[in-house]
Order: sequence, then C-alpha cells, then structure tokens
Amino acid sequence: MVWDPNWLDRPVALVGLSGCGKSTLARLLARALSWPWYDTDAAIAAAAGMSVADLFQTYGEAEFRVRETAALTEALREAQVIATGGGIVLQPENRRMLREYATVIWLDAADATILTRLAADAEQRPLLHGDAAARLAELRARRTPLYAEVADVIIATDGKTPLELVQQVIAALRQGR
Ligand SMILES: Nc1ncnc2c1ncn2[C@@H]1O[C@H](COP(=O)(O)OP(=O)(O)O)[C@@H](O)[C@H]1O
Ligand SMILES: O=C(O)C1=C[C@@H](OP(=O)(O)O)[C@@H](O)[C@H](O)C1
Ligand SMILES: [Mg+2]
Repeated sequence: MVWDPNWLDRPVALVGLSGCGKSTLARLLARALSWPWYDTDAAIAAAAGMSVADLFQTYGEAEFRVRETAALTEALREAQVIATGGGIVLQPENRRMLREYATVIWLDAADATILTRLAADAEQRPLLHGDAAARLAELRARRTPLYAEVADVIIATDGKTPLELVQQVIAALRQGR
C-alpha cells in the first residue's frame, strides 16, 4: 500500500477488554505505519520497575489508575499508536482525552476467545484472578457503554490474525480520513 501520511493526523488509541489484542496489535500497526508505539501498561511498569500485577498488589488499583491517566496524557502528546489497558475508560478524564485527542479503535472479542487467549498468562491480569469467566462477564457489562462512548471504530477480532487486523484497522483509518 502506498503510504499517505496526511490521513493520519492524531494518535490512534486501541481500547477494549483484556485479551482483545491491544498490546499485540499496537506494535504491529505502528510498524506498518512507520509510527512510534506506546503501551500505557508497559510505560507504567517500566517507570515503577515492576510488573502491572505487582504494582496492583503493592500499591493497589487506585494508585495504578492515577499512573495510567498520567501515562495516557503523556502518550497523547505525540502522533503514535497507543495500546491502553482495558480499564482506561473507567476515568471520565481519560474518556474525555481519548475523545478529544485520538482516533479510538475498540477491539472486541467473545468471552471464550479472550479466555483462551489469556489462559497462558492469566496471572499478569490481576482483575481476572479467581473465576476469570465471571470476572470477565462483569467487566464487559460495566465497560461496554464506556468503550462505546469513546470509540470511532469497532473491530471484532475473533478468528482474525494480528496481521489481518492491522490491514483492517488501516482500511478503517483511511475511510475516516
Ligand atoms: N488476533 C489474535 N489472534 C490470536 N491471539 C491473539 C490475537 N491478538 C492477541 N493475541 C494473543 O492474546 C494474548 C493477549 O494479547 P494482548 O495483546 O496482550 O491483549 P491486550 O493488550 O488487549 O490485553 C496474547 O497472548 C496474544 O499473543
Ligand atoms: O482491564 C483492566 O482494568 C486492566 C487491564 C490490563 O491491561 P490489558 O487490557 O492489556 O490486559 C492492565 O492495564 C491492568 O491489569 C488492568
Ligand atoms: Mg495490553
């Protein structure tokens, strides 16, 4: 595809539940666009010198959310692909910033798909500890309206490879130019 940078004039933020593929897709999309890439969870973990799961355990979710808003603020300063954490939409201020400064892609997947994808590294997703299926259903019910509030585009990821999804996101971005 011939690259025309004029149709991308703001950051592209990926939102959606844990396991829908935000972190994976952000890297690949950034590479395809020759753009920088930013993962709010990775930035928070690097700054804290510990994993997100350890941060939750040591400082609690409220402190993580404060750091997450700071990371999002930083990320939105630059035209880049941003992988957010699944709970980014919980804070009204984050939703406001996403709507104002980013093109927001909502990645979705069925619960069964998410549970299969996360089976390997479930311990890294503290909010899904315990009965993961029940927790996921709760998170989906609470967050669906919040993702809907910020999303410009929604993409179902079930049965699609990350590279297929990159092409789909690029096509959606081009349409919205
Ligand atoms: N389209 C996809 N198809 C199959 N597996 C995927 C896909 N996207 C991501 N994964 C896998 O699912 C898991 C969660 O992906 P990740 O990018 O960390 O999601 P998120 O950042 O949204 O929580 C990882 O093991 C990743 O390799
Ligand atoms: O859903 C959430 O509230 C969270 C999702 C995680 O990111 P992923 O969506 O990349 O798993 C991470 O930010 C943290 O564990 C909290
Ligand atoms: Mg992630």
